[in-house]
Parts: sequence; C-alpha cells; structure tokens
Amino acid sequence: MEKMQQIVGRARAAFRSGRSRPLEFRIQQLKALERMVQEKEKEILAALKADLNKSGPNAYSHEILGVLGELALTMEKLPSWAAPQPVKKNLLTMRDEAYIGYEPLGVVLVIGAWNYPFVLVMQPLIGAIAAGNAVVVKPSEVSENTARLVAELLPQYLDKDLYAVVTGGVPETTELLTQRFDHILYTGNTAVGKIVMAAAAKHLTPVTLELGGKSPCYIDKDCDLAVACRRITWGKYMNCGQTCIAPDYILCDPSIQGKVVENIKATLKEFYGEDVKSSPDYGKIINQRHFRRVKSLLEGQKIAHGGESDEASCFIAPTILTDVSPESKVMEEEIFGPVLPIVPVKSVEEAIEFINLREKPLALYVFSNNKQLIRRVIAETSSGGMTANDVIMHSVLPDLPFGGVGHSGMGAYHGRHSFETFSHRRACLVRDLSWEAVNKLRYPPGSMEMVHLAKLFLLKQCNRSRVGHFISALLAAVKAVVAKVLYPQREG
Ligand SMILES: NC(=O)c1ccc[n+]([C@@H]2O[C@H](COP(=O)([O-])OP(=O)(O)OC[C@H]3O[C@@H](n4cnc5c(N)ncnc54)[C@H](O)[C@@H]3O)[C@@H](O)[C@H]2O)c1
Ligand SMILES: CCCCCCCCCCCCC/C=C/C=O
Repeated sequence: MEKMQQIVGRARAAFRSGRSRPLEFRIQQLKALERMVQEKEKEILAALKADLNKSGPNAYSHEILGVLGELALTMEKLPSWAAPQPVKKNLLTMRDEAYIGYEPLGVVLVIGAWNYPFVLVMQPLIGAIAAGNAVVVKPSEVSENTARLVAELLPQYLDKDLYAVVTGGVPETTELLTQRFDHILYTGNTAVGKIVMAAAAKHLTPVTLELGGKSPCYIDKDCDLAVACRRITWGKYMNCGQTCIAPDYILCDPSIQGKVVENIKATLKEFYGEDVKSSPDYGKIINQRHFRRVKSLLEGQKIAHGGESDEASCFIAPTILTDVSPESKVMEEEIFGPVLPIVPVKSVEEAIEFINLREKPLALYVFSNNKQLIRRVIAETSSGGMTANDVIMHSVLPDLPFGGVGHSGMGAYHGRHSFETFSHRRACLVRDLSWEAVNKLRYPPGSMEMVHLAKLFLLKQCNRSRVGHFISALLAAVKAVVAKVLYPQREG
C-alpha cells in the first residue's frame, strides 16, 4: 500500500489545483458516481451478500436506494445550496453586500463502518464532493468484500487524485489519522470515536462522529400493539439487528409485556416464515467475534422467544427477553444484534427517567395514540433523532439531519446537511469606500453623542427588500444628522 502521506499529499495537491471547486465539475463527478452505482449494481449487491448475507431486495432498498436518492437530490439542489446566502443587515451596512459564502474545507477523510458498508461511505462522499472537497475514503475492513469493491470502483469513475480510497484495518487507519485533514467524518463505535477525535485534535481538525448507543423504544398502553410491534420488528431485526438506529430495547407497562411478545412473534413468522435461518431476508451476524459477543448477552436472561444459534454460520435467531433488569449486561452495552430486551416500567414518567439516566441515544422511539404523550416524551428527553409511531424512518428523510448527540455522536449529514457539514460558512461583507461620514461614528475620539447615534444604527435590523425606500429616506435623514454632529461648522 502506498504511503498514507503520499495519498493525502496527492489529494491536497489536487485540491489546491482548484479543479474540485466549479459546480459543473462537482456535478459531473456526482453523475459519474451515479453511473458507477447503476453499471455496477450486480457487483455491489454481490459484495453486500458476501459480507452480510444481505438479500438483493434488502441490499437494494437499504443501501443502493439511499445512495441514488442522495445523488439525485444533491445534483438537483447543489446550485441553490452553494449559492451565497444573503443575510439581514443593519443601518450601518444596509448599502453593502452581506452574505454567507460556502467554500470547501479542503481534504476530507471519511471512515466507514461494516454494517451498511456501502451507503455509509457513499453518502458522506457525495456530500464532500458536492461541497467541493478532495476526499480520502476508508471503508471498514470488517466488510472486506465491499471495501475491496469500493477501492476498485471509485478510481474507475472519479478523478483519481482528488478522491482516493485507502483500505486496511487498525494499523492503516492509525497511520492515516496521523495525517492532517480538514474534516473527518467517522462512523463506528464510541470508543474508536474518541481515538479519532484525539487524533484529529492534534491538527485542530473538526470531526463529525456518527456513533452508536442504546436507542430506547417506549410503548404506551394506549396504542395499536399489532401495528407498533410490526414496525418495531422490522427495524429491530433488519440486517440481523446490526443497525445503528435499531430500537435497542423496549420500555412498556408490565401489563402489556405479554401482548408485545405475542405480536412480535406473530410478525417474525409473517416476515421470516417458520424457519428464520433459511429466510433470505434475515442476514447474518458479521463475524464470530460479534456472534460470541451477542450470544454472551443472553446469559442469565429470561428468553421469551428465540435464543437458538449456530456459530459456524454466525446465526442467532430473533430473540426477545422479558422482565429484563436494568442492571444486566444486555442493558449496559449497545446490543447490535437480534436480541430485544423488554424492561417493564410503570409509567411514562418512569420511562423518561430511565432514558435520561443513561447516555443520550442515537435514536428514540415512542408509540402511542396520545399525541400529548408523544410531545411530552420529545420535550423531556434528548437523542440524535427520533420517530414517533415508527422506527428508523427519520433517517430516510434527507431534510432531517442524521447524527447523534453526546455519546451517540456530534455533527450530522444527509442532503443539505451533508453539504453544510463539508463546507465552511464564510462570513462575507463587501463594502465600498464612500459614506465615510457615517464611519466617523466608530473612529476616535469617542463621545456619548456618537454612542447614542451608534445605538440607532446598530440596534435596527434592516431587511432591504421589505423596508426598501423608507430606509433609504431614513438613512438620508440620519446622514444629515450625523454630518451635523460630526462637522457642526459645515453647512448642509
Ligand atoms: N451513527 C451512525 O450512522 C452509525 C452507523 C453505523 C454504525 N454505527 C455504530 O458503529 C458501531 C459498529 O461499528 P464498529 O465500530 O464495530 O465498526 P468497524 O469495526 O467497521 O469500525 C469502524 C471504522 O473504524 C476503524 N477503526 C477500528 N478500530 C480503530 C482504531 N483503533 N483506530 C482507528 N480506526 C479504527 C475501522 O477500520 C473502521 O473503518 C455501533 O456502535 C453502531 O451503532 C453508527
Ligand atoms: C422500499 C422502501 C424502503 C425504504 C426504507 C429503507 C430504510 C433503510 C434504512 C437503513 C439505514 C441505513 C443507514 C444507517 C445505518 C446505521 O447503522
């Protein structure tokens, strides 16, 4: 493998050449990416099958569709996102141009995770290209087939110097992180998130950390349990429970726990048939290390459903645990597997307290017919994102920022939020050299009269389009007063 320093150096030189900046170039690269996904669909689906046993329809709807959707949206909206954004002005600056200009940051590093190995590198890459950056992509070595394919395909379709792929595991990533980047977007677990942030701090590099955590799911008694449980079952067991925003555990009143179990069991049969192991929709645990980790979470638990496993094929059946103690191991770490603990709580107050006593989760779910209860849960808790009366779906809406808070991460992306994450919002004020009389207000020697006038100028906001001529007239009057104060000896 080529030295990291050379790869990053080449990306930086390419960025400095300026060729990643014109909008036409960015859109052309995004079009090439779209072509890549369309032309290499079969290869991408095969890699996802080999890594995670994802079926064609699941791989397509969970990974490819998200990438194509992000590409289409970005190509359509980029001209408006990248346009200078005028801001409100005050009387002192009303004749000037004041706007936020979006500029690329430079060389961006994108580190992906193994559970959605294609979409989790492609979506940040799309945002970083759209913002005009050079990018180094580091897919997860754990999903080795997808990593290899990404490394093989990107150089065939994109500018090779601007957009590089580095493959490898901890040693390679550690070396890569010694390099200076202008932004790092890391997806993965919280412990490595801290390593990435510490490495970034050495260069004062800003980071977006897309981490994990235990996403709670509260089910109110006043709820259509059949619908709620079908939606929860979908989000919990898709990709064999290895989804960052999967509902990690359920909180509900003890009186409905049995019905929740029955409804989830019925849905599992509906989704995966009698023999889950042979269902093409179920996927598999990524590797034996994770298999053993997830398996160990079952020790000492009351298994209401599932629990069967097969180490050779990394299979763990969809499992439901009941009457789970908050102190048990399964409630200490993110499960990231097909195991769903139910922790009984007596009220929504207790559920809220339970959630707030723990680290802020990446997602939070609440199911209820009662809109007021939903509003209360939203108001009295915090999480990266949330969906009421469904799971996962907030992540599919590109206008919503996707990211965590506290230990579940920092920063966000998707759609316009990706563009902003990978851009510097530059404060721009373009003045001319006339109207020097007004500027005397801020030049020494100072006086209280000038302060009073400055208050008038600075405390009034001015939206040119709305106040238009009125402000021009007012300004002319103010100018006359200022001139009188500053140059009392002069006339007019
Ligand atoms: N917020 C999100 O969007 C999101 C998405 C997917 C996964 N996740 C979270 O990620 C976790 C699962 O992913 P994972 O961490 O097992 O994935 P992983 O093992 O694929 O690691 C993620 C990346 O970190 C790199 N890495 C690992 N150890 C490193 C080290 N010591 N130094 C530098 N880099 C290192 C890997 O090479 C990989 O590219 C879960 O907690 C999950 O919730 C979050
Ligand atoms: C046929 C329509 C399907 C649309 C719904 C698909 C939703 C899939 C979302 C998967 C999440 C992918 C990114 C997050 C990964 C975290 O681990």
